[in-house]
Amino acid sequence: MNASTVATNIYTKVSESARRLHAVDAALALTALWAVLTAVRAARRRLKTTQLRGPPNPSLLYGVGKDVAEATDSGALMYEAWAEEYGVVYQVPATLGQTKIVLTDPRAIAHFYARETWTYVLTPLSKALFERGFGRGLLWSQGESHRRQRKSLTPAFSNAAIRKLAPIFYDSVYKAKGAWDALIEAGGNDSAIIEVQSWMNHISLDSIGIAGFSHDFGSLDGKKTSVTEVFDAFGHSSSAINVVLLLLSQAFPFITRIPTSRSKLIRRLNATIGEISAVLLDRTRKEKELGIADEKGDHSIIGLLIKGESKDAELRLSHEEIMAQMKVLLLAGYETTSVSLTWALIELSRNPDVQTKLREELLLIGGDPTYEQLTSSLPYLDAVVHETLRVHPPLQEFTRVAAEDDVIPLSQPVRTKSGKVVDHISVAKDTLILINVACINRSAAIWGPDAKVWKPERWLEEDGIPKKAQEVQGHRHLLTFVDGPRTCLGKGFSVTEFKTVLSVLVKNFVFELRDGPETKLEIGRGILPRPKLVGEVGTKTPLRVRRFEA
Ligand code: HEM
Repeated sequence: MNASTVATNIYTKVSESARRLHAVDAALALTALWAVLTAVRAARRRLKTTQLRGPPNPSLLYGVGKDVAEATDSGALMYEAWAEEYGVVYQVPATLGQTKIVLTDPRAIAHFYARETWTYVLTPLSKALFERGFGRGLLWSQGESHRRQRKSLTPAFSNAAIRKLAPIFYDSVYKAKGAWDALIEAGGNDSAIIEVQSWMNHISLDSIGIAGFSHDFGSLDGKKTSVTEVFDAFGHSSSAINVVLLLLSQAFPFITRIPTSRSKLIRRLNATIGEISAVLLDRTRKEKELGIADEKGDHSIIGLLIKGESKDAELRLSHEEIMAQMKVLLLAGYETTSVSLTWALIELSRNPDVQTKLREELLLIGGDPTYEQLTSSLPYLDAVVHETLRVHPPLQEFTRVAAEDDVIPLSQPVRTKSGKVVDHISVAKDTLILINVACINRSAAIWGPDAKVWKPERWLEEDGIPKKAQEVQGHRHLLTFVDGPRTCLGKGFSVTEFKTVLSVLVKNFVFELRDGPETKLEIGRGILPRPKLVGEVGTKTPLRVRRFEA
């Protein structure tokens, strides 16, 4: 090796070390900057946000998040007990020293929802999860983009549109009825044990497939679909390790990028939805161009969306946009409706008198109720449906972050940490706000002493809905569909489906808990909390189903 090679080598090594040092220095500088910015933001938040009282921190790592998640359905009771102790708004410790402000006051909640998607927006974690799993559709968007997307979808959810979709719900539930009749027949008795939850999944999936985008998933005919696999896989994320990862990703959203078996399933879901949407897009645009009569054409939600699009190329929906909205419909509409139907069958089994009274109301109508009768001529059915939605809201908790400073008014004063009594609170930009829907829907302070009891009669009694509950804004004073710009677009759709399915099932079958009144239930997991019989694997809800003979 000559002197010049040695000199070159030394030079290369020195400059490599210098580059490495530069990289390390840059990383250290960035980390320090991040730490300073985080500390400044936290200090600003503390200074500008009313310091509220609240429970002590059980864990530096998770705050109260892990305890609430592990308590499943009883999480709502924890929030209610804290409201009794600390007032209608209070703060709870969250992941890695963060704090969330919990709202349980109807006025504060109404103020919050009026500003959803603008002042109160998705947390970086929710946004990342929605985008990765389900695309840049309605659930992911906020502000102006949300308003634009929602405006384009709204006509497809009008009463007239849903009226046309009602026969689809009847088709689905009659398929289930036929299969149940066969099961009972095969057993040679007048009854059979039927795992109703999976049937409610099938009804709900096939209905949203056909009504949402003219695709028959065929799950009621026994077909396996990648959609249900993905949803089940999401559900199994509630193992201890996944709860921990989910809680930690609230502070570090990059954790959601770690590849898992679920990312593979999401790719499959995307492929399936991609194929379905390509067919739908092609067929519906052709129908539109050929001017095929409206009565014969596609009435599905996405079909109407495509037909309503402008000829202007810039305003035409891209394949990606169509796919994103289809996935939104699946995510928003499939499991929610299925869980609600399952709870209704459980509550009717627990309350045979209510079941009999409901059946009597349905039998008085004669044949199957029309859309108009479902909407306004069956008050007891309406009460059963809304009581189920009140006591068992499928979506239980929402966290949002303030995108700007705000002042939230209260309907009753609270005492702050410093002992001051205030009738409004200040929240600084970046403050986390939490609303637990189940807590509000079942709060004794709002719904009275029997708030936890499933009692459809309350919807029919003159003073069944207490004054405080009437202050809650939202569909029928419930937060089940939340409120404001993001209020469930599909509530008319889902209530109609709920009523159609229940009307056929209750008219034709009698439901009983499998092991009699002592049957024990607990909460299992799909993507959402789901009821299950204690001891069953997965979220199984077997009920005894008897044919009803008049
Ligand atoms: C019992 C059944 C249902 C319940 C309890 C329910 C509840 C909700 C809730 C709480 C939201 C707000 C989500 C958020 O803020 O992140 C929502 C949004 C939404 N739901 Fe539902 N939903 C149900 C059924 C359906 C069905 C069947 C469909 C469609 C056919 C649907 C379509 C939507 C859509 C499109 C949104 C997004 C609205 C927006 O962001 O503007 N939902 N739903």
